[in-house]
Amino acid sequence: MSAIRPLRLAGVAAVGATTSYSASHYWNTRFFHFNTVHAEAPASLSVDPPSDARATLKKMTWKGFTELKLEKAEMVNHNVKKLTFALPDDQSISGLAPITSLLTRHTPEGAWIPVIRPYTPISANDQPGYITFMVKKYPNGKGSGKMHSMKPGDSLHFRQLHEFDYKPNEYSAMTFIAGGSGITPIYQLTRAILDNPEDKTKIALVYANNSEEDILLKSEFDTLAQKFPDRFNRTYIVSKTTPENEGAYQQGYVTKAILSQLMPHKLNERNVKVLVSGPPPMVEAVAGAKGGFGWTQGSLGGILGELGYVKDEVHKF
Ligand SMILES: Cc1cc2nc3c(=O)[nH]c(=O)nc-3n(C[C@H](O)[C@H](O)[C@H](O)COP(=O)(O)OP(=O)(O)OC[C@H]3O[C@@H](n4cnc5c(N)ncnc54)[C@H](O)[C@@H]3O)c2cc1C
Repeated sequence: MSAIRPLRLAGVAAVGATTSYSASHYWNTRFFHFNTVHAEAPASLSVDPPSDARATLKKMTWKGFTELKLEKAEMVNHNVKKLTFALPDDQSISGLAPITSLLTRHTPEGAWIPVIRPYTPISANDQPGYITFMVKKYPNGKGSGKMHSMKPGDSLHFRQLHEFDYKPNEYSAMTFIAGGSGITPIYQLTRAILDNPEDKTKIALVYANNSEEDILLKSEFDTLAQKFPDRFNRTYIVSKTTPENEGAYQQGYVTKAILSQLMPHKLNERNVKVLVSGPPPMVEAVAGAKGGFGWTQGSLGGILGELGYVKDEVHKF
């Protein structure tokens, strides 16, 4: 992080706002309802400042919308950018409890209504001084377009949105089924689980993308799989392979055959939970459609329904 430190621009302001939003839990989100946001967040993820520096770390309060300045933006692939925003100072940490996203808010020029979209930080929640996102740009996307257009020094307003409560060892095994940029909440929780030496939860990740180039955070997941071979395994599914990478990935889409082969056997585990995060068509095929325009979980269907999972065992983003 030291490389980007000189770019830090002071100035983070808590912007008064009395309402908070809960996403429709619909990946293609344009709908929000008002709700109470969870404020407590343990600072438990990995980072290694010296212990005297750690003692001075300050957890962000995230009251109302908070303005943060962009420090650094870099292209990750043809349509994804990694965006790093400065926290108020070098001792600040986000302190977000997994899984928490941040709602961004901006009002486009000439518009009356602000655009509000959730994005999920991929930096550790006790990373001092900054917070990082990975954002995929959609054609004419209002939120993703804004994020991609930002230059270092530009600012944006953020407010926390707690998406899923997780307690260490609550489940003996978890399966994460993700598509495209739906991987970001999954990465946040994977890090939180594996970085906690007290947490024994086993994780199977099934991550689907159009092409090899679209696989986000691959080297991070590969490193975790090497470091935790007994607790974390990952499978990448790619719909379009090339002659060069044919055979390196499961080819096609998320299917019943692939999931029944890759998911831990339910009967061998005490307590399982499956998280499904991705574009609505993928979520629907895997777990059935969400209800209430994406505001509710809806009934369980799709492949997981056919495999005998019950509603309580599955959470759809
Ligand atoms: C809890 C949560 C966390 C999220 N975290 C991230 C994150 O970390 N990184 C990230 O990149 N995104 C993330 N998203 C998705 C993000 O919030 C926006 O939905 C996405 O950026 C599109 O918004 P937009 O304003 O750019 O597009 P819009 O202006 O809403 O739509 C523009 C066009 O793109 C299409 N479109 C929009 N979303 C999708 C989609 N998912 N699949 C296919 N077509 C689509 C629309 O149908 C429309 O035609 C998250 C969503 C949720 C619910």
